[in-house]
Amino acid sequence: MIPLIDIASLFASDSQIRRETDRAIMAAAQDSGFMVVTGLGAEGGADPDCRSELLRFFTLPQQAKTPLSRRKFAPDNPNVYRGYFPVQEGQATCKEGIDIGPDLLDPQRRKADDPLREATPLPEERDLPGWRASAADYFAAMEATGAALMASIARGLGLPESTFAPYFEQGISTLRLLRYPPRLLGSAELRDPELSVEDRGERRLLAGKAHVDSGFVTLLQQHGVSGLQAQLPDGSWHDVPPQEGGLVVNFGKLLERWTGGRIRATPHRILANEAERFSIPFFYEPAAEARIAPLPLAQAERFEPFVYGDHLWSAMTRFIEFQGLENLRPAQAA
Ligand SMILES: O=C(O)CCC(=O)C(=O)O
Ligand SMILES: [Fe+2]
Repeated sequence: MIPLIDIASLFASDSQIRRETDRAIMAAAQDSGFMVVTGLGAEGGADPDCRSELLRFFTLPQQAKTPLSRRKFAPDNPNVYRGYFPVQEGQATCKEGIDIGPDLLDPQRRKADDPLREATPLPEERDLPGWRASAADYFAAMEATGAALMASIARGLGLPESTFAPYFEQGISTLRLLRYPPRLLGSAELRDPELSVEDRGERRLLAGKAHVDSGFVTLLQQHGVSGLQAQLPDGSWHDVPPQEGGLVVNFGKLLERWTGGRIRATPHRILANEAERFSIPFFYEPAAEARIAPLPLAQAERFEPFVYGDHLWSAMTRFIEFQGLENLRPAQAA
């Protein structure tokens, strides 16, 4: 089961109910590694108006999206990490979207010689009036929610609650807006084992391959149409349906490693749908300079400390789509 947890108490000071919430979050993090949280408080962000506002991005005509494309899709563009990516036909992962960095909120978080901190190419204000301000508000709300969850996890691990906060200051989180085009469910792709899966006795087309997120904490909203499934420890796949007022929370591989395996990075996948589907993941990430070393946890496996930005860049440039870019960013570890 994917638990539903009200996290309102995390935005207030210590209380019995906050301790119970901490326990529920830790139990979910260790068990399914997936949960749906409600009670986002003043920070908000989990309402349909807010999602519709962000998703106005996809009303832009193609000629307004191409200038925002990553260099891979528009060779004259300067941005390699942030920006728009079009649907790539014939792939199991069938979606278009935009990756937005924290410079949306604070231009000071850019750094000219670091592609991980390049400027996010954003739609012109005249094309989508008010959109940038709404997206910035949403980014800030997700950073606040990510921080509240990490403080809860610190307490749950028996560590000081401020343990993680310094790492995430000046973080390089990513807000991703995704659109999955409608798919014809009767197509020949259904017979291709790369592109489809068995789900409750039925062959279903995939819109997103099974994967675990690479980073720390993912905060995700689906806009009405379902499709997300999580794999529980017994190997079974469970639907994670859209929940009004709720945010799906799951964890990535680096947090799993950082916490000595106490927190699970859970595989998940997306089933295709005849309806167009929108989803809004937010990947809560530390600063590029953050040095991640084993936490003082009993029995946790030791690992070689690493600098987050260096690790991210070297992991990314191993993917075919980023090959040739390795030298754009020298490692910053001392
Ligand atoms: O489309 C979704 O709901 C999830 C997308 C996802 O898992 C990801 O971008 O890592
Ligand atoms: Fe994911």
